[in-house]
Amino acid sequence: MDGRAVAPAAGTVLNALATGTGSAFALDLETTATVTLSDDPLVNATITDAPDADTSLIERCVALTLERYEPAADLDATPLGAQVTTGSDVPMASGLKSSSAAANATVLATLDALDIGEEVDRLEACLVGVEAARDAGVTITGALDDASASMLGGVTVTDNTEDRLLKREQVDWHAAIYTPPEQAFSADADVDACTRIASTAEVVAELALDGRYTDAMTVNGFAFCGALEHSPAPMLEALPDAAGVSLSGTGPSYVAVGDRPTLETVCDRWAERPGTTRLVETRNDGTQIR
Ligand SMILES: Nc1ncnc2c1ncn2[C@@H]1O[C@H](COP(=O)(O)OP(=O)(O)OP(=O)(O)O)[C@@H](O)[C@H]1O
Ligand SMILES: O=C(O)C1=C[C@@H](O)[C@@H](O)[C@H](O)C1
Repeated sequence: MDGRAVAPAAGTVLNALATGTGSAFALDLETTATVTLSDDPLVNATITDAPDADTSLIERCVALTLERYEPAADLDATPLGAQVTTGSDVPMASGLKSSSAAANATVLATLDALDIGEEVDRLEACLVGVEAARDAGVTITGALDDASASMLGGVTVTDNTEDRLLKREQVDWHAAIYTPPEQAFSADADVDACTRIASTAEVVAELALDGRYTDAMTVNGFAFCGALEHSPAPMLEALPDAAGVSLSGTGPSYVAVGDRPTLETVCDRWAERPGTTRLVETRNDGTQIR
């Protein structure tokens, strides 16, 4: 009756706030969820190292997963509730899809606790997390772009309006990440400003669907820095050396991709700024039961 799963963070190719079409890729920063089922009819949640953070997303993930899948599980006793605990390397509300990683890890850990983790289709499990994120009010579009990249690995392109996966491809990039020392919750983003750049977002979507992800992310970055009032200066510090660079999600993080020596130079420039700089690889394996 115990389950455990690990989900990666993600970076942005196209922010879906302008048109509903989005694109993201998995990054090697992880969130772990452990779930212990119980006969106590409550879901108790703990976020390690963030005792004041909002636990409604992971509570809803456990509740929805139990509601949908418990009837298919072959357990001796019917669990009524659970204890869920997450621990994470992904900074919260920083544009690196902490919410998608927490949701995916929690849904798969709950399925693992029900002992049906390998039987449920990964995209179906991902959609449970998207539904929970909508219910918890932590997303604007449902963020299937971020959630699918974290669940399936690689880069994905999605239509978040219809919850459809349009494309998935494996990528092997290195990624430099700069995270300024503030938070930006997706639910607080200026959606009206984003919809004003819809025609630019359509061009970014065409580039991404054509496999030109790095060009797509750079165009996305300049457009969304404008709409969401984040500085384009960290992007200019990464160019022209990086293959692509963007504001990630609703910020404040920036992610650049390319080869490792080039990105080491980008990290050296970003390290002059306040905040945290990381150099990681992309991930093609997505969320795993472990
Ligand atoms: N480790 C975690 N454990 C449990 N819940 C988490 C965790 N990390 C994030 N969350 C939930 O996600 C919310 C933050 O979601 P938000 O979409 O603003 O951040 P993000 O996913 O990091 O940002 P972005 O979508 O721009 O990448 C938190 O308030 C919390 O409810
Ligand atoms: O809340 C949302 O719907 C989103 C938030 C950001 O991560 C975006 O990058 C994503 O495309 C959509």
